[in-house]
Amino acid sequence: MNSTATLNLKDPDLLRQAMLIDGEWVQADSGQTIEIRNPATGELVARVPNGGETETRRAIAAAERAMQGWRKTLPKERAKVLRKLYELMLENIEDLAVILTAEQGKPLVESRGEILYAASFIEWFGEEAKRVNGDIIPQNVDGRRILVQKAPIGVFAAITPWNFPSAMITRKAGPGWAVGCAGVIKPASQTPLSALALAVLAERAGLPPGVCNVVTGSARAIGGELTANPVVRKLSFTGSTEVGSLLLAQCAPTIKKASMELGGNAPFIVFDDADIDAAVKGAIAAKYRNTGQACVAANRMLVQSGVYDQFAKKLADAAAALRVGNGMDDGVVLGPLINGDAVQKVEEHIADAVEKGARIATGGKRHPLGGSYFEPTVLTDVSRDALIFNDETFGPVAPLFRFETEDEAIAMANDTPFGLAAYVYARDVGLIFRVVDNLEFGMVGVNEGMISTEVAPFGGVKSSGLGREGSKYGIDDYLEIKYVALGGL
Ligand SMILES: NC(=O)C1=CN([C@@H]2O[C@H](COP(=O)(O)OP(=O)(O)OC[C@H]3O[C@@H](n4cnc5c(N)ncnc54)[C@H](OP(=O)(O)O)[C@@H]3O)[C@@H](O)[C@H]2O)C=CC1
Ligand SMILES: O=C(O)CCCC(=O)O
Repeated sequence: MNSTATLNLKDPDLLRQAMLIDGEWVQADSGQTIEIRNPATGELVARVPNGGETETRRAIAAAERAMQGWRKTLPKERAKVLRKLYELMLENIEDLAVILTAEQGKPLVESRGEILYAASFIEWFGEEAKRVNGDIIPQNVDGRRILVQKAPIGVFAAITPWNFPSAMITRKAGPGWAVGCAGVIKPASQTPLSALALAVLAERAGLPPGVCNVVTGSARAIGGELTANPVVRKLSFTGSTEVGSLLLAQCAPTIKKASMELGGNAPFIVFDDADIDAAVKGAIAAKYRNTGQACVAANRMLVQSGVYDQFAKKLADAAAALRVGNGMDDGVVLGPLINGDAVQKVEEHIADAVEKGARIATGGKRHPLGGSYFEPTVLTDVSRDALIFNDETFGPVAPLFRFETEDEAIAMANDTPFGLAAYVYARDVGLIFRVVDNLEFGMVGVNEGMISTEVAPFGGVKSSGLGREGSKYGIDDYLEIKYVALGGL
């Protein structure tokens, strides 16, 4: 099928409009497609197959077959293939970034950053492939040794969101491929092109047919099969808590291992003794990266009363200076929101906060560029019963809440069912440790607004999910432990 896009790619072959199943690039059985539109312009970028249950079943069967050979390869051979994939991602970074910006809207500079981040998981887990060690436990009876071996869990499924269309795939598939699993990837319907481009490179890197399958189309049909099919032994999902909890329930009858990286409601706490300029810089990164569309995005700025006014003024000035526009244009740092629904949610949160007494320090409305562009916004004096305190906005709005004491800050921060990321700005080391110990979150940035890296365990507690991705911990979910009692010695 010819491309409908006018993307200026060095390698146009990376823009695929077909699914990869068992090493074949195919269309949906029905012949139907879904349109991929650029959120910055509304232009049609491409059409991908509208696949469903039967295509997913074939992809799972292909992964099961392919895994038989792949799991037997030496770890260093798998590491070599992943290293090659990492290198190919870097060689093709410009094209991958253009594809990502075209379907997702984030500025090119952020897309390049995401490709580097995505590639880092492939590099990291390729290296970890060689370090999947077992244990020998001292005998409990004479003449026996207890061995602990680790084996690939089986076919994995990865269901990924539109906000990080490349990195969320490699953070899941990287460890799976590294330990010898094969998988089926279902990218978000708004952003399948990055997944398909990655699959092209995975083939070129030498991943055998069937080890990497990508099925695009109906979430319900594909997700239904991925969760019901007993061959799939592991599901890794990133997305909304609502869908995550549904998928967990769907996994229950076949007792699948599941990792869930779900919603957040991150507090960003600024204490009186903090370096305010550093806190503002951190807040800009933690709040406005990807136009606020990240599960680790700062959602509630909790500011101690002694520095409240100063922080509010500096943050509003810095936010107002962020250039909004088409992510393809030089100098743009804030792209459009993903779609009209996202804009509506942002508007609802602002209207509700204002109705409950908040003041708009900057922004507060749709950007003059139109479409799904929104002004970077800072709200002050926001009430704790505002919607925005309880629900992640997923947009470029920083609401400021005032607190007096350390205990009050901790209580406010923890007053949410979510527990993904939290941020703390302070200088007093004693206070920092006390606060970190008391925060019910899986990740805490202390004097850091950007905490994501392949070497650290990413994940949350409470309604933010299950399991950890990245780092040495991220490989465990793709492994089963087998204990062998070796007697007769
Ligand atoms: N934790 C995070 O990183 C993310 C959180 N969110 C939060 O969720 C809100 C809604 O975003 P949204 O994109 O709708 O997130 P979803 O949770 O709906 O989508 C995430 C992924 O799940 C898939 N999916 C959706 N429904 C099902 C289903 N019934 N069975 C199987 N897969 C399914 C989607 O496919 P498809 O695209 O085809 O619908 C997509 O691939 C955001 O505003 C934000 O608050 C969103 C994205 C990421
Ligand atoms: O927001 C998300 O859903 C993905 C996490 C982004 C990150 O790894 O920083």
